[in-house]
Amino acid sequence: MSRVLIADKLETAGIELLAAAGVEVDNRPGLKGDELKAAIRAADAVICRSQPKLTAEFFDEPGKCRAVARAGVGVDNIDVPAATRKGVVVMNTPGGNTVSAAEHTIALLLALARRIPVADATMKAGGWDRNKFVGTEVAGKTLGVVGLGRIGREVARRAKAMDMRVIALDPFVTAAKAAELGYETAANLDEMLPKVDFLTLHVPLGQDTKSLIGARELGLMKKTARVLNVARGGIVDEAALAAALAAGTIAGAGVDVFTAEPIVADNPLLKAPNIVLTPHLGASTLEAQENVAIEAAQLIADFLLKGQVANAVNMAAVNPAELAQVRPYVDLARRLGLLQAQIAQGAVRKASLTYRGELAGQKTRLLTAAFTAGLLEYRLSDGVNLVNAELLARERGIEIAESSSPKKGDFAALLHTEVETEQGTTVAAGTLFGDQYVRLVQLGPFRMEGYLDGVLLVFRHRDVPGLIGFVGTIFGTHKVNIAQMTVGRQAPGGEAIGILNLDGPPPEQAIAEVKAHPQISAVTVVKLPAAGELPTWLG
Ligand SMILES: NC(=O)C1=CN([C@@H]2O[C@H](COP(=O)(O)OP(=O)(O)OC[C@H]3O[C@@H](n4cnc5c(N)ncnc54)[C@H](O)[C@@H]3O)[C@@H](O)[C@H]2O)C=CC1
Ligand SMILES: O=C(O)CCC(=O)C(=O)O
Repeated sequence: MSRVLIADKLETAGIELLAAAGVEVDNRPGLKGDELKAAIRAADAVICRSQPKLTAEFFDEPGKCRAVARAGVGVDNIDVPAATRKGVVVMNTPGGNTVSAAEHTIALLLALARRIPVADATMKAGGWDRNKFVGTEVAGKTLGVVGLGRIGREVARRAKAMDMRVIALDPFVTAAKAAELGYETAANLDEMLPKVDFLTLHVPLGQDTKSLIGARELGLMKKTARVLNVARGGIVDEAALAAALAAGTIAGAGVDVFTAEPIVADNPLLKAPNIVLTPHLGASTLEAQENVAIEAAQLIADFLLKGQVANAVNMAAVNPAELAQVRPYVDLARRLGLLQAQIAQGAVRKASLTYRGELAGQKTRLLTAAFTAGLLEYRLSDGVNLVNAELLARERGIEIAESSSPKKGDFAALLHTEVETEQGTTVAAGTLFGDQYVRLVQLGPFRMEGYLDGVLLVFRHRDVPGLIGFVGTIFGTHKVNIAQMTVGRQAPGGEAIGILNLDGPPPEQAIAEVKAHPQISAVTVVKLPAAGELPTWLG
């Protein structure tokens, strides 16, 4: 039975979904340090929100754990590269809390504009002051939206409904698209900031967006402007914002997210004037929490029970129907990778894959990942799989290139691979016969019809009479059965290649005897999985 660790507070609807799917639930929110590590290792998958910081050390030895689902959007509390390196899929649930985060932004905007929190606190302390808390209308004011993704769009739409003018900034939103939605655009922050009365940020936290709004940017804004951050702590520099509020060069701020959460006592925002703070409540509605809990639980159940991958931030989506359709080709691609790893001499620099005929329209990224996994798994001790193969190749300086050509040649579908090393280039191409039988149809310049399973003895030779009999006799003498045999040649009497599929590993002595033949120039033993034997990540 698969086991799922719930490492954060999760709505019961998600937990019930997992239990109903027949998954064992280890519901222990709040675990930390070694306890959390042990619980992750013992689970097949983990569900979390933003609380646990799943840093690289949690993925050093992930044990059984193959997937993490974030019940929410931001995955900045998960070291995704570290998870990827260990082959752990990281998925999130974008969309489930979009409306809640947008509504919370609007709530902060209005609370700031009308000074509601401070008026409320004053009244509860016995005061009644109708002059001190004069606010500002938002209608007719300009809202700058940085990041016009899911949440940014919902905020902008609501702002428009309140008659605000919206200026958007997002590298993926063209001026034409923004105009269609009724918004203006700015070329960059410097152009936008002097124009806005309210600024709201809806970008993920990353290297480009850390301290996106610092002292210089705040200095470009009107003294009457207000800043909202419902995205991530650190996108607005906390010390710079606190200083600008204290100096009165910014009129107000609404902040939901902080560099350290829970907020630390010396966070300068706690003492800043004209600021409304909420403890990361953007997604804290019944609706959002139910949505993300159900979505995260469904993602994990589908992953564990059906092999489906959706919403992954570190691999291409795979659904069971698509996987079933391409599974034999994924198997072919991995076997070609394993073959190339054993015949290529020297350090691999580049692998180029060409998908021909019907394969051109398939999930080629998946097949390329499978080929790369085969190419690497022969040499790497770490578990290589579809998730981490391309990253592991990149880390080793191996370039992986793919191209497609729908033109059919001799085969309806063909996967042609070339591996370039410091010593030369090796070519291997394969196809499926009858949509399921994996076949090698080209090795180097030679055409053939070979099997890609078990132990292969590959020998380069001159095409002379009696040579095949010579090799056959050697293996007969050493009591190694030959299951299959194929020969490829360019012209009679010229250079040729032979491949024997042996029922077991050939003894060293037999190989030495084969090599001794004057017309045999090279012998390589290649070990491949048995026919139908799939890696765990494909089984
Ligand atoms: N406070 C809370 O409880 C919540 C916070 N969030 C935060 O909100 C963020 C945004 O969420 P979504 O809208 O769902 O993400 P999204 O991926 O739909 O949108 C992000 C947008 O930011 C844009 N972007 C990235 N870098 C940019 C830059 N330097 N300048 C301008 N635009 C840039 C992207 O092109 C994209 O359109 C999440 O990453 C998460 O950190 C999300 C949900 C709840
Ligand atoms: O889980 C939460 O409450 C936080 C939501 C959030 O920040 C996100 O989805 O990125």
